[in-house]
Amino acid sequence: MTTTELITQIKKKKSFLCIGLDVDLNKIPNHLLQEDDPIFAFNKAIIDATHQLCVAYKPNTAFYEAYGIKGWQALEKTINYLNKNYPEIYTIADAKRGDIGNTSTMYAKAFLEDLGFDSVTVAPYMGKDSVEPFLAFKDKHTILLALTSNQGAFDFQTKTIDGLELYKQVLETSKSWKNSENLMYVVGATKAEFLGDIRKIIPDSFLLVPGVGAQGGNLQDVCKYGMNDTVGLLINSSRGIIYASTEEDFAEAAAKKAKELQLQMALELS
Ligand SMILES: O=c1ccn([C@@H]2O[C@H](COP(=O)(O)O)[C@@H](O)[C@H]2O)c(=O)[nH]1
Repeated sequence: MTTTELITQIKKKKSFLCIGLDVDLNKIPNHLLQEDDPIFAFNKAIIDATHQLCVAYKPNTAFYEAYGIKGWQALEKTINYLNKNYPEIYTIADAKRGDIGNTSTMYAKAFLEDLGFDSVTVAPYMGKDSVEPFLAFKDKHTILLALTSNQGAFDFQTKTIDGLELYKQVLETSKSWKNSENLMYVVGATKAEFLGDIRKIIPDSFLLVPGVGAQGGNLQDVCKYGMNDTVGLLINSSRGIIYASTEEDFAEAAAKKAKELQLQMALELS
């Protein structure tokens, strides 16, 4: 999906919500454990109940890899289901990959070509040659970790090296990489106060912003400092939506939570 198509969906749905599909078999309703593929059954119900309220879904691949071949099959069924039934939805493989060039090429093929995601998250710390293989895919996005939502972000990302914080160096340097128009960046909702500085370096780029909901990030603060002329934000919530109920009404409860966030987003867009 192109950035222009994503912006069209945001305007149409009055939503820049991304729902995280982080499926933990210990947290899903008991009755689903009788299904052949409980992970896919859970995702399908959540997607069917929430697709009108969001513009993107983000499965974090850790939650699938943890279940071996069955988990990977559930991930494949989920992305196929989305691409077939809801092609207007933007899809993010939150895989946080990145390696030497030839290995990155294989990671990029796995997520962007074989599985058919619109985008994949990538760690920047192996540098240009580890990221450019992802950027080579037309109409796909590489979402580079810039300033993450966790406390550990302060261990390295905010440290100053040669007069500039590391996360700012990631933003500045990556702008010069080949096909950098295919870049988006991860900035945690818990780091909203940094968004003003971030927007000075990358005024036009889309940001994937996790950390609203379970991690306590504030949607209004993110919008205040991070929104640009074309919105430029995809705000993610995973646990806060998908585990709203552990009973038979789990999908309805998820839709209710998603609707609450969508209404706040509609206000920000008005
Ligand atoms: O800085 C980051 C980067 C990625 N994530 C991921 O986003 C979701 C957040 O889940 P919640 O349940 O809404 O907290 C999860 O997949 C993280 O691995 C992040 O939180 N922060």
